Amino acid sequence: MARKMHLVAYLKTGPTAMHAGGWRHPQARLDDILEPSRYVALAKRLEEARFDGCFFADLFGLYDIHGGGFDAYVRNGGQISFLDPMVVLPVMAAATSRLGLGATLSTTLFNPYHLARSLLSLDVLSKGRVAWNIVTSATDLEAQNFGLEGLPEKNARYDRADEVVEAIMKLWQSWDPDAFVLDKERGIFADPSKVHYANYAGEWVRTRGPLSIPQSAQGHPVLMQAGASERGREFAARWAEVVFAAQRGKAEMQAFYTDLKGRTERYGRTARDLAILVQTSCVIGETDSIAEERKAYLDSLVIDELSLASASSSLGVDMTRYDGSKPIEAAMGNQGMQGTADLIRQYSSAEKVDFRQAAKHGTTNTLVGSPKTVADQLEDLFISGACDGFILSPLVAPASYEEFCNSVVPELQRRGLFRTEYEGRTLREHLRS
Ligand SMILES: Cc1cc2nc3c(=O)[nH]c(=O)nc-3n(C[C@H](O)[C@H](O)[C@H](O)COP(=O)(O)O)c2cc1C
Repeated sequence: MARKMHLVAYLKTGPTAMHAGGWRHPQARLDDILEPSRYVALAKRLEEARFDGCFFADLFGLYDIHGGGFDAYVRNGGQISFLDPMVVLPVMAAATSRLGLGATLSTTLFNPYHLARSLLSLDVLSKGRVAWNIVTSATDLEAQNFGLEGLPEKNARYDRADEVVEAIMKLWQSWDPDAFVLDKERGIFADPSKVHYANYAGEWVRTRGPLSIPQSAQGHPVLMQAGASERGREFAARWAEVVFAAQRGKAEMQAFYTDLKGRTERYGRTARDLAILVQTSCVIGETDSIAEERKAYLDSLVIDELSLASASSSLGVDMTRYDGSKPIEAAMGNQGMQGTADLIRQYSSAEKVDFRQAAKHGTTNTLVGSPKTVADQLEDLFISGACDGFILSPLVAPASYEEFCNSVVPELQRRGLFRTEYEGRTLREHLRS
């Protein structure tokens, strides 16, 4: 059977996503961002297009790094989570039956027992369709919302994350799949010999268990991750079933792909256990030139201050004060996302502009063209060892999803590159088919 690509949609509980001005576009809907109907309609449309799943990117706070406050971010419409995705996802689950549903939750800030409990509950209720986007968190402001002075050192965060996931995996196996007996006549509800303590004791994490929740249709939620640092890649190689990659050019994507897949073996896994999906945005038009015009119009809506504020947020560096005299990593310290730093650097060397100018440009891979042109580019990346599929990040929400589902998905299906029907029921089955 020919290899099929995987498609996952990047969502926010708000109007904005990857474009610093996309919310100003006439097709951007702002009236329903706090309405369940927005998220239900999106989920249904993505399921109709046979997407593997969708997930909410998230932040546990309001970015106030740029210029030392949240003014630039709030005034200009930065990426803000206006609702807790864990409250929105069940609504989407109830309206769909196949689409994968992901939440971003932090191993640094959240208690492992609580994480295990809420994620597995949703996985059971959705019949095995949940993904956990595991983050270690990248800002002090979030740490301060949870009573810490700042983030622990980056490698230590990943060490803790390993323990959190080890503990959670044990909690998720508290009940054997055949533990329920439900025999009214004999008066046996469940078999206690098939329920187990976790008894996990690590350096940072301790939890006893058992969790009072049985395994789900897919056993437990799918693990997803987006860290790009050396330690982040090791973590991904050990645990991740989906990696959200942010690399710019084909050569960089191929290098990342080969590197990460090559790391899986030492954790007793194979390259096939991990799907690497590249962040991609599209501007689509009936012809290439119409698409170019649309892109130009969209870019005319960019709010420069927000472009730079978004970079400040992702890097954990106030870019109003960064003069480029030291490497960005030195300015990032404990904060920030390596993937964003890599992307900006890749743009800076490709376009021969300095880091600050590159940061202003934004960090999204954007494909522009007719559905055929966009499909050609996706196909090329997919067949040339650059990725296993894509994380579609909207520039204008929800119009970007709508256009992609209406025009590019059928083109990919015609080429035999993407499923026309779901073969399985659970998210893990979608990812393995
Ligand atoms: C493309 C991309 C998307 C990410 N999305 C989120 C997110 O929504 N929420 C979050 O807390 N962290 C997010 N992260 C941060 C990573 O999960 C990770 O915690 C961070 O990048 C630090 O690890 P690293 O230095 O290994 O990259 C994202 C990172 C990348 C590269």
